[in-house]
Amino acid sequence: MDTFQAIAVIGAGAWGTALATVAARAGRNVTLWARNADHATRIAASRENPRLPGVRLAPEIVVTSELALAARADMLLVATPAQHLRGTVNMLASHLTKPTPVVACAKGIEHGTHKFMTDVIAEAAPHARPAMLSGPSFADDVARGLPTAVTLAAKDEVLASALVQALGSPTFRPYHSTDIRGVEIGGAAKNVLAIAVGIAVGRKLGASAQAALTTRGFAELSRLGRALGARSETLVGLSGLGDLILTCSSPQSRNFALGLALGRGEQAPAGKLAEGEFTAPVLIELAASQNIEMPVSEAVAAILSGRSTIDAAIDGLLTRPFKAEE
Ligand SMILES: NC(=O)C1=CN([C@@H]2O[C@H](COP(=O)(O)OP(=O)(O)OC[C@H]3O[C@@H](n4cnc5c(N)ncnc54)[C@H](OP(=O)(O)O)[C@@H]3O)[C@@H](O)[C@H]2O)C=CC1
Ligand SMILES: O=C(CO)COP(=O)(O)O
Repeated sequence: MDTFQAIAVIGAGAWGTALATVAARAGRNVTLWARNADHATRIAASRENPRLPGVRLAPEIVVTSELALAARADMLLVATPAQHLRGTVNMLASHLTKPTPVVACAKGIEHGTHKFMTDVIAEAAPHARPAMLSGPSFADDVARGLPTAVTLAAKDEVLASALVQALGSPTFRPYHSTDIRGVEIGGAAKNVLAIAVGIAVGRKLGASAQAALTTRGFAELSRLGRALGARSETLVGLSGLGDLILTCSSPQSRNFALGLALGRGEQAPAGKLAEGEFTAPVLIELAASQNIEMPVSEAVAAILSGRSTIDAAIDGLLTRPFKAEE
């Protein structure tokens, strides 16, 4: 079995940095790529990334802004924001000389194309072997070595299992899967739903409403998932229900925190990437193209685009016709 001894993480944000610590803990030779040369030099010298404050990088992690150097690794983890994945993989592709596994670690759906992360990788780097890592895992928890479990999916089960072996450790437990689409849908949709739940909490609608919205959010995530061929065990697994529970219950989530601020009538937290904001419009376009109703996601998209006030969106959800639970 391929051991993928050399791992490169592309994107030195909070998540990329946490994943570099994971790979180092798993005993791999790790390279962390930052797009900005000054940032790379500063992180390399201080052994700390301002995007993940308080976490000390292991001395063996090489930090670079040279993509060609990073691309030599046996396995690549791409942790740039979802809408910038194609641009990043386009740059990477010319440096790939072998069928390297390229693991998407961003959670989202591409604007304009409605493509999921591994489809973007397959198009931008046709020789790569796309995979997807997702699940309930805050960068800060992961980097500090708190116990975390995620799903790592690839089309080929042998590959998925080998990638898990390369990255896993007692405190970071990836479960392998071949249901790439199911994993991608959970990660993308839960961010939008976390904004909705954050709004409800910010509006002080109560713990019962929080549970109801999370559950109905899961119902619509599952409807879309089933329509797109996701397996039900994936939807109720770590990357689906698991990540939804995490992000819909904690202000540590940037998506939940965005909703919380909106619900309280405050400014959105500055400089924090909340992928759900970018995923909401494309998620509802995708759902509409499949004739799938996603009322909670639609309400979030309407609020974010200014097409609805928060109060009108809440009224709209609460006055929908009664129906069978499904
Ligand atoms: N943080 C978390 O807990 C988790 C995050 N994720 C996912 O990981 C992805 C990244 O999130 P996260 O690391 O937290 O975000 P951050 O905002 O912390 O970092 C984003 C990183 O992407 C880089 N970047 C931004 N734009 C581009 C671009 N156009 N080309 C190349 N690189 C770019 C940034 O570079 P620069 O520093 O130069 O601006 C930065 O290094 C998201 O999809 C998120 O949903 C998944 C699980 C957990
Ligand atoms: O994806 C995450 C946890 O699994 C991180 O959530 P946020 O992007 O909302 O902070």
